[in-house]
Amino acid sequence: MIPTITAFERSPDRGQGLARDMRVRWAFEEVGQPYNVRLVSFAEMKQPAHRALQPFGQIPTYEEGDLALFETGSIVLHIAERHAGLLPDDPNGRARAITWMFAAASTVEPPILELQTLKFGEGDKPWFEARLPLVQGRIRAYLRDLAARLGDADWLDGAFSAGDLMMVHVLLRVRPSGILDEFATLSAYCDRARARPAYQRAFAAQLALATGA
Ligand SMILES: N[C@@H](CCC(=O)N[C@@H](CSCc1ccc([N+](=O)[O-])cc1)C(=O)NCC(=O)O)C(=O)O
Repeated sequence: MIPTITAFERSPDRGQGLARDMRVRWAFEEVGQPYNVRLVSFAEMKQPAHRALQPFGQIPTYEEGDLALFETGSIVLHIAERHAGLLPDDPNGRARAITWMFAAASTVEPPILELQTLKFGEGDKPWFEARLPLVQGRIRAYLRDLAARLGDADWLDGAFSAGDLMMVHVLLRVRPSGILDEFATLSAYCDRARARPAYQRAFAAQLALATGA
């Protein structure tokens, strides 16, 4: 059965691949699993029918038969557990790759989301000027640690994994701020990932939607 995911009918990122359906598209492409996409408007996302799939009224969701999932990390893990290509076979390597998925979503991503919230939602707030450097500093600290851990390796732990997929997509979210380019190791890491044919296919698919191709 071919799974169906949901994505923005009109992505606010205008096809830059920053919305989180990109992670799921990329995972499907890495394992060679065809998928369908159901586009939802902002209004539809907040309706009961969509909230039955995603209680917070967001995308993406994943449906396959009588299974419905939300949360990109969980969806990517679900795909990775059922197809080769995103998690190593050895149990310890698998556990470490999943650790990197959590590190991306639970450690590195939160301050990056804070920066987005500040910049795109709190520019007029009295705390903006004082808080911006604090949040930028927190992001830089995590990126410094991540760059040190990655060193001159291609991927975070041996072969490319779902941990790299999640981490790279988190890092690409902060690329427009310019902070990623302060870390040559991480910028090269993301470029390596973006050069992957699976990433390119996933990116082209979401871009086609944004440009109405
Ligand atoms: N933790 C959840 C978060 C899901 C989420 O944040 N979804 C966003 C889209 S991806 C986040 C996103 C949005 C826009 C851009 N952009 O660049 O324009 C990038 C990423 C959403 O539906 N937002 C609508 C809403 O909350 O009402 C997950 O990982 O699935």
